[in-house]
Amino acid sequence: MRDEASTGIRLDDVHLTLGNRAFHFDCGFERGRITAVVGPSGSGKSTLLNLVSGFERPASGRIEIAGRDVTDLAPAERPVSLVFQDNNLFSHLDLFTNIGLGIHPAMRLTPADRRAISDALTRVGLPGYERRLPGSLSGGERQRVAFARALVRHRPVLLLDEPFAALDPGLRAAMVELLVDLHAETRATVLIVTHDPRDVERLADDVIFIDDGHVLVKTDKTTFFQSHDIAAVQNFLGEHAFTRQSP
Ligand SMILES: Nc1ncnc2c1ncn2[C@@H]1O[C@H](COP(=O)(O)OP(=O)(O)OP(=O)(O)O)[C@@H](O)[C@H]1O
Repeated sequence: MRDEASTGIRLDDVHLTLGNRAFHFDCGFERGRITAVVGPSGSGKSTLLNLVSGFERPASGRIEIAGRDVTDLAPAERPVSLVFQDNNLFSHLDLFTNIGLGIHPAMRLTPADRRAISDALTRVGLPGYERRLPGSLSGGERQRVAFARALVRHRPVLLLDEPFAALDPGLRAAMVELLVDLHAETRATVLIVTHDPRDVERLADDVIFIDDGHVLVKTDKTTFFQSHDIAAVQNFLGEHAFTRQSP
């Protein structure tokens, strides 16, 4: 029997076709670890996250989170928090409500919940923004609201799709540190899509490299950075591989 305590996420022989693209994932992610999801543009990184979050359903196969079969559950029923490129914020609701809905879908909030929302906005550098609407924010600010929502939700799985893409270098460094802190507090199982080897180096325990709809490499970070023999990985690492090579 599978050790449910150590299984964060499992995709069992999952097949999916989108347009003329076929995807196959058969892989697991250990509970409490941060895995960087990397690979060429269009390889299927977002699709992998969409399968875990429930925005895409497999044609066949099974998806488990913390030992529970979630294959047929809607996104809202899955124990996951999301920080996606389009942030999934409700444009007609203020930031307090957008974050509050992440805690309780009917907004039945305790005084502690209300404080947690304001604290989370402060932690992402948006103190006092409770009544602002998403449309009045920049892309980077909306991204930070998505982070604030993840901070208050405390779900066992956190999925991030290029979460630093819209941030300038200073903010980006602050958000990376925030993610490190958030993970230390929650020990969530984290999948983070990134195009930047520095994110892999700073954040990841493990790396999964997706190529043309399937898993090319899945390994711990140290082994990944030593995968000099795999051309696609070398392409991804680029100059980063060069600077890391020992003399
Ligand atoms: N609903 C859809 N219908 C048809 N094709 C789709 C659909 N969703 C995704 N695709 C295609 O599937 C492939 C994988 O897309 P996906 O967004 O997972 O790639 P990605 O690795 O995240 O890319 P990027 O790094 O550019 O964001 C792409 O070729 C994309 O055009």
